[in-house]
Amino acid sequence: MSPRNETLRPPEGAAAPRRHPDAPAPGELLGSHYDECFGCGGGQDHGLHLAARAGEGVSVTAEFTVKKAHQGAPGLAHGGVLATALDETLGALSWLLRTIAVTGRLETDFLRPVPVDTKLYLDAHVTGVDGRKIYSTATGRLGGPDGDIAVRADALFIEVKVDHFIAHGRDTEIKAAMADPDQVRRARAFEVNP
Ligand SMILES: CCCCC/C=C\C/C=C\C/C=C\C/C=C\CCCC(=O)SCCNC(=O)CCNC(=O)[C@H](O)C(C)(C)COP(=O)(O)OP(=O)(O)OC[C@H]1O[C@@H](n2cnc3c(N)ncnc32)[C@H](O)[C@@H]1OP(=O)(O)O
Repeated sequence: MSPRNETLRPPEGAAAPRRHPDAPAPGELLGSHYDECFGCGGGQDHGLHLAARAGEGVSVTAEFTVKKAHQGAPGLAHGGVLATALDETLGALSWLLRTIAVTGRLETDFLRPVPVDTKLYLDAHVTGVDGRKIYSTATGRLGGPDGDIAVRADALFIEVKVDHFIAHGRDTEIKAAMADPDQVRRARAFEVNP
């Protein structure tokens, strides 16, 4: 499916997505990049606890079950929560590129309502890379990985260094993250590129 918004289409001359040689194997669970992350962290009671797996090429799949805490209308998921699930799935592509990147643009289409207790089957892949700009797209389906599309998004992520978080994050959380050897290991994994 090609992007609906021209600004989210990789420009002429953009590089094809390239899977990093040390990327996790297809099928491997990627784990959380930060325990306090609202999208994937185990330490957030009302977070999405989204679990992503490496796919083939530069792609990931993920599952997320809508909880009562995620409602916008009675019994239905909040659109912002669904956009977060797409954003998080797209963000997980960083593990395949071994590049840290933050969301610059995210355009979301909401095609069907998503009831509480629904499991959303997400997938995402990179469509092109132009310098620090990473173009990607994602869908969320109902009923199974081949089910009807409920939500989809096109995105532009921008590559940053770990310093981005150190410069902009609140001191308390940055200090705690840097004192956690497991967190430092996760961040370091992104700093070595071939
Ligand atoms: C010690 C703790 C470490 C913790 C981290 C550890 C591990 C992390 C590892 C992996 C992560 C794994 C999974 C992640 C999963 C999910 C994450 C969810 C993602 C998010 O939830 S993340 C939060 C929301 N996100 C932001 O918080 C961004 C705020 N923002 C900024 O921080 C700046 O805005 C920035 C850095 C984006 C750019 O700033 P900058 O100064 O570096 O660069 P600049 O502005 O020059 O842009 C360079 C080129 O991108 C183009 N460009 C930029 N923005 C654009 C836009 N919006 N639309 C169209 N084009 C855009 C320019 O036009 C230019 O293009 P050109 O080169 O062609 O001129």
